[in-house]
Amino acid sequence: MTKIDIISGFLGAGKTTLIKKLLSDAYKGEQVVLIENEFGEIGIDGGFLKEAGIEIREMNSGCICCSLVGDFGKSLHEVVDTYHPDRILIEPSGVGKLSDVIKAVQDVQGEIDAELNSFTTVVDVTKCKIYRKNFGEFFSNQIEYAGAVILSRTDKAKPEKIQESVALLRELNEKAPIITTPIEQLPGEKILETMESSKSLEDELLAEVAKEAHDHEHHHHHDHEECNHEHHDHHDHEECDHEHHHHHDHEDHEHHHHDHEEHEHEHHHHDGECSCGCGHHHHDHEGHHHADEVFTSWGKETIHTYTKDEVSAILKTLEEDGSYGNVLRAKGMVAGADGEWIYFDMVPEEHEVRTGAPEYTGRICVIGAELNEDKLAELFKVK
Ligand SMILES: Nc1nc2c(ncn2[C@@H]2O[C@H](COP(=O)(O)OP(=O)(O)OP(=O)(O)O)[C@@H](O)[C@H]2O)c(=O)[nH]1
Repeated sequence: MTKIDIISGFLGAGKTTLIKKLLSDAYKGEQVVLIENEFGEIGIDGGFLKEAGIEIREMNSGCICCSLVGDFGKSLHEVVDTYHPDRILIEPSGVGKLSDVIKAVQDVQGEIDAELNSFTTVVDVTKCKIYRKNFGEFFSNQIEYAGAVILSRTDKAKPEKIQESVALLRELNEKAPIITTPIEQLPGEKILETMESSKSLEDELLAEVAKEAHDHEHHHHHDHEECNHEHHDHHDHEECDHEHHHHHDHEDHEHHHHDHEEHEHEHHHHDGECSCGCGHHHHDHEGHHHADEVFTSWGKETIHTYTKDEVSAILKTLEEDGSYGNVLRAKGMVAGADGEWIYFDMVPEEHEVRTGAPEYTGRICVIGAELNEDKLAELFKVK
C-alpha cells in the first residue's frame, strides 16, 4: 500500500528543504514519487506518460519527480499503477487550497492501492503574520486543514516572533502539532512521526493515568469495546495561548458503559480516573460523583528554555505546595538552555529530570484535581 504525504506551503516556505531531509533520512530506502501538483497549468514538453498529463524526471536525491496537469485523480491512478511506490509525496503548487488537495486524494484512495498518510503545512515563521493578512483564506485553509504544521526558519527567528506565529496558528488550528524546533535538529523519523500523529501529550498522559488506575485498582471487568463512546474535549483558546483545558466532566460525555451498581463501589476509591483505559473520566450516572471530584489536565506548549535545576525546583514545588492543586501527574519535554532537551516526570513524592532527544516543540502537561492554572503557568514561566 502506497502512503501519500501531502506537503503544502507557500512559495519559498521550506518545502523542498523538508522533503530533502525526509528523503535522506525517514524515507531512506523507500521508493518515493514526488508529485508537484501544478493545478491548472498546461504545456508540458515531452516526457513520460504525457497523455495522462504527467511529466516524470529524475531528481538528484534519487526520487522520481512528476508534475501533474489535468485530472489529478486520474493521474494519481497512473502513478500508483505504474510505479507502485512505497510513498507518494504531493507538493501542491502553493496557491491551491489544502482542503481541495486532501479531498482530491480522498476521492480516489478507495480505488487505488494507496492511503492518505499525512498532510502537513510548512510555514515561514517570519512571514506568518504578513501572509495571513495578504493571503487570507488561502493561508488559513492551509493551516486549518493541516495535520501538522512545520515552522521553518526558527533557527534564525527571535523567540518572540516564534511565539507570535504559534499563537496566530493556534487561532486557526487548535490541535495540530506545530514543530518549532529547527528541523535540522530533528531526525527525519521524529519529523515524520509528528506529521503522522496528532496525539497530544495530554491524551497520552490521560491514557497512561487511566491505565494505571485500571491496572492497579480495577478488579472487575469491563468490556473495552464499550469504550467506543464519544468524548468531547473542550479547548479554550480565547487568548490563543495554546493552553489546553480538558475538562472531564460527565455532562460532556456520552457514557453508556459500566454496570452502574458495580461501579458505585469503585467511585469511592477512585478520584475520578477513568478505569477502562480509554483515557477519560467516568461517572456513574446516579449522582454519586460531584464536580469537586473531577480531575483536569493543564497543558502548555512552549519554546521557553530551562535548566535541569530549574525544572527540578518546579517539580519539587508541585510536590510540596498544595496551592497549585492536587497534582496527580506531570510530564513534559522542554528545550534546555544549553541546547539539550530536558524530559521530566512526576508522580506524588517522586520526580525525575533527564536529558533526551529533541522534541518538535516544548510540551508540559499536568494532571490533577483543582489545578490552579494561573499559578501553574507562572511556575513554569509560560504565562
Ligand atoms: N535558515 C533557514 N533557511 C531555510 C529554512 N527552510 C528553508 N530555508 C531556505 O529558504 C529557501 C527556500 O526554501 P525551499 O525549501 O526551497 O522552499 P520551497 O517551499 O520548496 O520553495 P518553492 O519550491 O519555491 O515553493 C532556501 O534557500 C532554503 O535554504 C529554515 O528552516 N531555516
